[in-house]
This record gives sequence, C-alpha cells and structure tokens, in this order.
Amino acid sequence: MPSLSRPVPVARLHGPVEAAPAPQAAVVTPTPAAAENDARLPLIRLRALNKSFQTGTREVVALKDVSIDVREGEILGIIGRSGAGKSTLLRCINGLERPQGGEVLVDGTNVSRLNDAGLAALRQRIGMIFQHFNLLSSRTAFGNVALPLELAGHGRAEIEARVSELLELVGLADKHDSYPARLSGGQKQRVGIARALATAPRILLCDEATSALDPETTRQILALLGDINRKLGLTIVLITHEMAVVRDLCDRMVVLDQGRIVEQGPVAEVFARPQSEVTRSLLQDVLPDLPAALAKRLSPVAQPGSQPLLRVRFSGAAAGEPVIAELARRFDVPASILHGAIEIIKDMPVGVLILALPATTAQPLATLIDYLRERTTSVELIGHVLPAH
Ligand SMILES: Nc1ncnc2c1ncn2[C@@H]1O[C@H](COP(=O)(O)OP(=O)(O)OP(=O)(O)O)[C@@H](O)[C@H]1O
Repeated sequence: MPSLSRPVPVARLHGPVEAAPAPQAAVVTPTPAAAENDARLPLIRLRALNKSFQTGTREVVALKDVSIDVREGEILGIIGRSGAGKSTLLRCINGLERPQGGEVLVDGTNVSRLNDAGLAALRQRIGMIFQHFNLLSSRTAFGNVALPLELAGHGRAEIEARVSELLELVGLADKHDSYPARLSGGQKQRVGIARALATAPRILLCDEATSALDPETTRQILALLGDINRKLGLTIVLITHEMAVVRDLCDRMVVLDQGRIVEQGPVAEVFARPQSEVTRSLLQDVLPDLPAALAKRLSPVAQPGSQPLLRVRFSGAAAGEPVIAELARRFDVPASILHGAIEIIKDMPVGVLILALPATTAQPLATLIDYLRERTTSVELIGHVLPAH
C-alpha cells in the first residue's frame, strides 16, 4: 500500500522513459524558461494518436495524428472549439478511451497495453477533476475526499489524517461535515480537487474544471491549481475552450482543431505570434483584435483617401520601445492607434495594436512596414480603411 504522507510526488510507475524527440508542431522559438522546461523528461507522451468513432454509417474523426509531450511538473493547456477532440484526448491519457492508432505512454507505461488491474493502478496515479464536480450528494466533503482512500483499502486513522490535510490544502478546513448541497460551486470544485489528490497522484487531468464557475471563482480555483502545481510538483493537463484559463494558469499550450494539432508552444510565445487562424480567433477573447465596426470599413485595395491599416503584435522588450513616436519623428508619419490590447503573461507583456497610417506618406508603405517589423514581433497590412461617414 502506498504511503500517503507526501509533499513530493510518489514513486514512478515503471522503468525509464526515452529521450524527448523534437516537438511535432513547434512553431515558435523557445524562450529561456521554455528551453529549461524542455530539458525535463516527458511524463506523458502521446505519439501519433488516431481515434475515430463510428456513428451509424458515419465515421467521426476525433483525433488525427496527435503527438504531445507533457513534461513533469508543467501545466499544459489543451484548447479548442467544441468538438475539437479535447475530451477524447484527455480520456486517452487515463485509458478511458483506446486510440485505434498511436501510443499513450504515462511514465513509460504503455496505457493501451494495460489490463483492467493495470488501468486501475494507473488511475490511482492520475487524479481528475470535472466541470460539474461529480461529487456524491449523500456524502459530506470529508466523505467525498475519503472515498478513493476507502476504495484503496487505507485504514481509518490514516484516512482521517490525509483527508484533513487535503481539506486544509484546498482551503476547506471548516467544511468537513458539509454536504455538497450546502457548498458553493467553487467550494464543490475544491472538494473535487482534494478528492483527486487523495491517492497522491503525480498527474492531474482537468476537464473544463472552471467552465461552470463565475469569473472570480474561476480565478480562485486557477490560483489554487497553480499553488498545488508548485507545492506538490504535480503535472497538470487541462482542457478548456477559454483562452483566459490558458493565459492565467498554463506554461505551454496546444491548440486542437477538428482532431488535429494546429499549434503548440509556450503560452506567451503563442499569444505573441499566433500562427493559425483558429488560435487567432480563440485569442479574440483575451486580446481583442480588429473591432467589427472597423472590419466593415476595410477594403483589400487602396482607394482614394483610404488609410493603410496595420496589425502590429509586440512582446517582451519590444513592448517597451517608443516605436510609434519614433515613426512620427523619423519619417514624419503620425500613426493613429485605432485599437489595442495588452496582456502580461508570465511577466511578459504581449499585445496587439491596430494602427492607421496617413493616406499619403513621403516614404513607400513597404519602408514603413519594414521599419516597424524590425522593432516589433510582427506586422501585417490588413487592408485599407475608408474614412467613416
Ligand atoms: N462516444 C462517442 N461516439 C461518437 N462520437 C463521439 C464520441 N465521443 C466523441 N465523439 C465525437 O468526436 C469528436 C470530438 O469530441 P470531443 O468530445 O473529444 O470534443 P471536445 O473538444 O471535447 O468538445 P466539447 O468542448 O464540446 O466537449 C466530436 O465530433 C464528437 O461528436
């Protein structure tokens, strides 16, 4: 029987893991922090996963050639629209779904080859929390957290000590005897987190864990997950459709679309240089881009009196540069900021600006764009805006 007293992860499941391969869809240059992260061995390796479902005569492809490494101690966010394959991916990790192709390795163990007893042992090492908490209404907070320990055959005294420690960890020391009906959504999720940690797992899977919560409670639960990740060295994989969750909690992110990975990398890097249309669209929630009213006035070609419209992305040191003032001073080009947003992600400023240049300038447009490109993360000419009437 495993010991439950731990501030640190329990022993590994099985033997050694292989060296990390090159990331499949890395589209960004790693930051120094990410490079340090890369040196860690992957705790979870998904290799070329394929999974389809047969519904009547139709085959639905849920995952297509998905390869992801999750390194020990990191928080990985998997984001995508509804139907992108997120839940299927999470369920492949704990063996609830078997892929038709590819491999799922958890700490070197091939999950697809495990029998029922092996799967049960694996799930002791993988905690899971859910959108709707999945608590037993007939049990108190204590009883819910105690359940996995009872099932694992631990003794009463050990269970009592462990559950008290866990309720304390999640900030519910005073709710031992409360039934779920008497708890708020945030408190229920705290019980869910304590229950998921009961068997001292090394991995926590979060299935839309904050989607049923209001923004303030979401912030508190994300802060708690970040705290647990740091205190216990827990590896966290979460699925979400909200960029704000990825921004507030994750180290790295994977964007799924129609079962495929369309982008992956450190969060700040993906926010600064989104490569796929899906990522850009999902980013609209946190870094609003071109407002609809402006988009309506956009023409793909220059017209008499129209102004070139630029989307300028910036991150890190570039965010502190007086780029627009310099453009005005050096080229005598007063750019107007029509829209902008900035976020601080893991201490790094990341932003987007929509700039309108004057209808006529002494220098060619290409010269001005080149100038900005050298001093920012990226510059796109998104069209020409006609004056508003
Ligand atoms: N058991 C199943 N039988 C048939 N089709 C399924 C099954 N599970 C998932 N699918 C299909 O596989 C695709 C991916 O589903 P999945 O639930 O993994 O997506 P998701 O990104 O988690 O979506 P959501 O955010 O809406 O939960 C969808 O088209 C879905 O309809």
